[in-house]
Amino acid sequence: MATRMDLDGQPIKPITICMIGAGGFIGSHLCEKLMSETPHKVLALDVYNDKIKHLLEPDSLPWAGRIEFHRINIKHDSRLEGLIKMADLTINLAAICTPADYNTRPLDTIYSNFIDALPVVKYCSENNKRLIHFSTCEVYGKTIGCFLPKDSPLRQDPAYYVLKEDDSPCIFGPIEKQRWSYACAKQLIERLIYAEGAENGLEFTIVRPFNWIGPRMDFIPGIDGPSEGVPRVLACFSNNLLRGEPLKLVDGGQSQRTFVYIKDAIEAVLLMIENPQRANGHIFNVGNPNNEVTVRQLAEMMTEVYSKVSGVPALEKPTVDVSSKEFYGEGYDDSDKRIPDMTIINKQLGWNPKTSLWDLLESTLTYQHRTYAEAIKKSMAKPVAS
Ligand SMILES: NC(=O)c1ccc[n+]([C@@H]2O[C@H](COP(=O)([O-])OP(=O)(O)OC[C@H]3O[C@@H](n4cnc5c(N)ncnc54)[C@H](O)[C@@H]3O)[C@@H](O)[C@H]2O)c1
Ligand SMILES: O=C(O)[C@H]1O[C@H](OP(=O)(O)OP(=O)(O)OC[C@H]2O[C@@H](n3ccc(=O)[nH]c3=O)[C@H](O)[C@@H]2O)[C@H](O)[C@@H](O)[C@@H]1O
Repeated sequence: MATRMDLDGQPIKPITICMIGAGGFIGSHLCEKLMSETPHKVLALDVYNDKIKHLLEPDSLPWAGRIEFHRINIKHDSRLEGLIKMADLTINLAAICTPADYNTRPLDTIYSNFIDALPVVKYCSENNKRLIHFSTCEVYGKTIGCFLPKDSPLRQDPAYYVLKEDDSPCIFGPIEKQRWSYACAKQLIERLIYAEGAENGLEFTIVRPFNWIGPRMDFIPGIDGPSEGVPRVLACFSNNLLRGEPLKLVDGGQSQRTFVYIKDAIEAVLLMIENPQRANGHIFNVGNPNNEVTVRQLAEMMTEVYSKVSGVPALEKPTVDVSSKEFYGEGYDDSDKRIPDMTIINKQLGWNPKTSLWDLLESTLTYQHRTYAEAIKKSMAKPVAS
């Protein structure tokens, strides 16, 4: 492998990374990238490893010896500090991060996103280890613009909706809207990490992902996850399409999101890993401002793309409306619009996303069809036990 250079033309030294939550969606793509394109070593910590099995076995893989899986629940495992000490950099991805859990399991959500992350921050700070912590765009909550009258022309002014790391406020709903338990826990851990940097010199980078999507995201209910489970929207809609059911639009599907392809986003994380001088002390939005749609438009586009890649004609009525109370239960609330400002990541790391929404859906839905269509067919053919 040729020596890799950083953005300032300096050779990059191979490092050891302690990656917590390495077995999840983002972790699996990050491990794949680090193994195939860099000389770095990964200590991969998670309670599951199904999504990185292909990187761990067989022993003859070209990167064997550079990735080591440790089955660890960070809630209670004394090996955590030792593993952080062995590494040069810790990346913390571990979290409960599916909205269906925020209002139905708020305690688990708060513990997972705040309390369980505390020892990780502490061990990094005490042992002078660099930390890249995964937060979320949900820390912005709602836009200022959504409080303006519906017909206000200011709603069209980007100053009222574009989300800026060093400028935008964090606007959450009331406490009884438990949807915000996740965002609030993430905000507090961000503030703690920032304070560790200010008072104790912790070298940190905070990542705020804006709806990263792609293969291996979450699970398909009843196939590789619980039948009653509710994953994030990509997997919900994929599940509906694979089963030939209408896609469920929560409260009319009017909320807006910007989606970025996981492979583009991983490039940004690699730049942070390999350019510490440019990434330390920063909070980065990572998203694709050009890929904005309403959830209804996403459903329509996914229906069209799925029909193209699977050859299965779309339903005559491809969507159905459902209330948030029916879909998520009491205490749900939503972010209205999420457009990331890209100034800081552009300036520090020169990163820009490349993949259009259509292209990323085409490759992702091709993967979903190839991975799940047969299993779904089989499960639907099974007689229901009486
Ligand atoms: N995917 C996105 O677009 C997105 C957006 C915003 C924020 N994030 C943040 O990025 C991080 C990773 O997200 P993801 O999409 O890969 O989620 P994911 O659920 O696929 O991955 C999280 C992983 O952490 C592991 N984990 C959770 N608790 C653990 C514990 N106590 N001990 C050990 N492992 C544990 C899980 O088993 C899982 O494999 C999360 O912090 C999430 O909040 C993701
Ligand atoms: O990905 C992110 O950047 C962050 O946002 C997500 O939150 P959200 O975008 O609200 O979650 P999704 O499940 O992806 O839902 C997106 C939208 O689709 C809607 N939806 C979801 C599922 C469905 O079947 N139908 C439907 O209309 C939701 O109500 C919401 O408005 C999650 O909180 C986190 O994974 C993450 O921190």
